[in-house]
Amino acid sequence: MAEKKIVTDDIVENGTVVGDYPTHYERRDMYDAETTRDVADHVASIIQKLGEDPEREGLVKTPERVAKAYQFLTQGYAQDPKAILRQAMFEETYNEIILVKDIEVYSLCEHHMLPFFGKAHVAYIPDGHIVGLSKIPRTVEVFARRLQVQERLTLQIREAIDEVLKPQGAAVVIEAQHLCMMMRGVEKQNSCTTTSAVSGAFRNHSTRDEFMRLVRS
Ligand SMILES: Nc1nc2c(ncn2[C@@H]2O[C@H](COP(=O)(O)OP(=O)(O)OP(=O)(O)O)[C@@H](O)[C@H]2O)c(=O)[nH]1
Ligand SMILES: [Zn+2]
Repeated sequence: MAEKKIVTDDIVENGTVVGDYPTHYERRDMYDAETTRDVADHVASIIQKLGEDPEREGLVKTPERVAKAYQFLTQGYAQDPKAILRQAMFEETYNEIILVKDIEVYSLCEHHMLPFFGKAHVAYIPDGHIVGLSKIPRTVEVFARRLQVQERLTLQIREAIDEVLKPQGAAVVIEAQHLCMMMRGVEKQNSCTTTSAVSGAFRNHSTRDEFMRLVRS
């Protein structure tokens, strides 16, 4: 049997992996040991450069925690949204709007690596195939768990749905607040950015209006 590579959520006894700690995500290898160590080393340097003592009690485990947090927040690079959507596609003749709204989104802005967060509303009109409802928020997650700009995040979700389901049309709206504009920089606490991406039937004004009415209802 091939020797199991040790990852940081493994339970290790005398150098042998004897189990793994439960995580609520499927990816057991999310916290790669080498990546965690390398990123943690850099985080320790950052802490020191910022004038803190990385060895003091409260901070001693911080580099490793941060390294794991960033691996969690960027796990989307290792996930395939199209495979997720294909997992649960069903033939169906329903051909009205299907809207999954108020999907929480947490992402990292690629300019400052600070969070932006809000809600995504995702709709499509099927053309022969519907998809398992949970796969829509899962698709949002895959693209959100990367370094992003809100515009690209919006477009990528719409493109994945179009490419896999080949619907009559797809529409995505994201409303988000950016901590890089709140905690620093321009320091505007109440600004909210809305982005949208539509295709096919949603380019028609009345369909787009119906979508927006459903989102606001
Ligand atoms: N279009 C877009 N811009 C974003 C997003 N997230 C952050 N930004 C912006 O990226 C820009 C980067 O601008 P720079 O001038 O290079 O960086 P900066 O000096 O830190 O800018 P300030 O935030 O204005 O202090 C800022 O205007 C941010 O508000 C996003 O999702 N989409
Ligand atoms: Zn930013």
